[in-house]
Amino acid sequence: MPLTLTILGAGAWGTVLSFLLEHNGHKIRLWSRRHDQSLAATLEGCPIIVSAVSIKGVPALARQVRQIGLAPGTILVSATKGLDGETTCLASQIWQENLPEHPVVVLSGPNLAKEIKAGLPAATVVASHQPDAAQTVQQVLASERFRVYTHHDPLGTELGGTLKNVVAIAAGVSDGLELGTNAKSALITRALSEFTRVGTVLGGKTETFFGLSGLGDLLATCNSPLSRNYQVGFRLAQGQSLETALAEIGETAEGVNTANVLFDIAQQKNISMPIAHQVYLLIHKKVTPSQAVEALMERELKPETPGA
Ligand SMILES: NC(=O)c1ccc[n+]([C@@H]2O[C@H](COP(=O)([O-])OP(=O)(O)OC[C@H]3O[C@@H](n4cnc5c(N)ncnc54)[C@H](O)[C@@H]3O)[C@@H](O)[C@H]2O)c1
Ligand SMILES: O=P(O)(O)OC[C@H](O)CO
Repeated sequence: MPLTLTILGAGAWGTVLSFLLEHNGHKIRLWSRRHDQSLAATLEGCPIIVSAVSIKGVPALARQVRQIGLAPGTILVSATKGLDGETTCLASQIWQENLPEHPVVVLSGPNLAKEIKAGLPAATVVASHQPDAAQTVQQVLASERFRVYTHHDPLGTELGGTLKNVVAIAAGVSDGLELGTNAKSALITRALSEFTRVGTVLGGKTETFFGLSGLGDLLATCNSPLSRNYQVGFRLAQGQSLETALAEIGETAEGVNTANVLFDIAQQKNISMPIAHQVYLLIHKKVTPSQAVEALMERELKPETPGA
């Protein structure tokens, strides 16, 4: 049955999600902070609200939506891949705190917006503690060009999509320095162990990090120049400053902020995150790209324990 749905955030991802939903026959109200639109009017009567704003916009927007109030049963879908700098919370946690009576569904997967916009096939995950809500979103969003899987681990699903952005910066550096396929393969594999380690401490399930929203998104983002986070790393390796790289990319690269928040989390919880640590040092100009590679290669020798 065709529905009227709201998408909050008219950036690259919000726009492509609206194409996918319109393709399925739904009517979309696309809200942007830049347009003179009433948020209350945009939300009214919509059974599903999709948030695709950058993490820095989520806390204030979630408070606004709480003040307006939603009809009982309205589902909130969070498509943001980031960690809040102030609270270290994921976007879905911020939404759930503000909308405790409403089902929250996480949407995450290997989903480069430009490929999906071009009509290329892709798959994603919708995860929630409320399986009915995840199934509803699956039915509404799935099509012959966008395959949607449900999942029961929203925290792990969202963490996979968030943590891989930091690794994508490192992968961009690896390609920018022309370190070759062996180096990038080692980087991606060790990074998967690293983010499984922090992800499980934060509450995600180990197996989730080996699925579409973990390994799947890691492979997509680390291997595509379409990824803004990969582009950040690639440009840093070519000698651009972070400020110039971000300005020229012009869209959100969540990995920069995530590297900062992860650094705090790793310190607080005493988790070893050597790759994320080098990304943190690099974006703070404490090491050069080559020094970051050297530091990773010269770490103390140890046995390999995949996934740990
Ligand atoms: N582009 C992709 O391929 C893709 C795919 C999956 C997930 N995501 C995630 O979706 C989110 C949005 O990414 P995007 O690609 O659309 O980025 P974008 O830079 O194109 O758009 C960002 C959106 O967030 C809004 N925004 C930014 N700061 C805000 C603030 N302070 N208050 C309110 N709104 C604010 C902007 O107005 C815009 O609508 C990110 O978390 C990203 O990781 C992106
Ligand atoms: O362009 P990026 O680096 O934000 O990546 C976009 C999506 O998260 C890929 O799944």
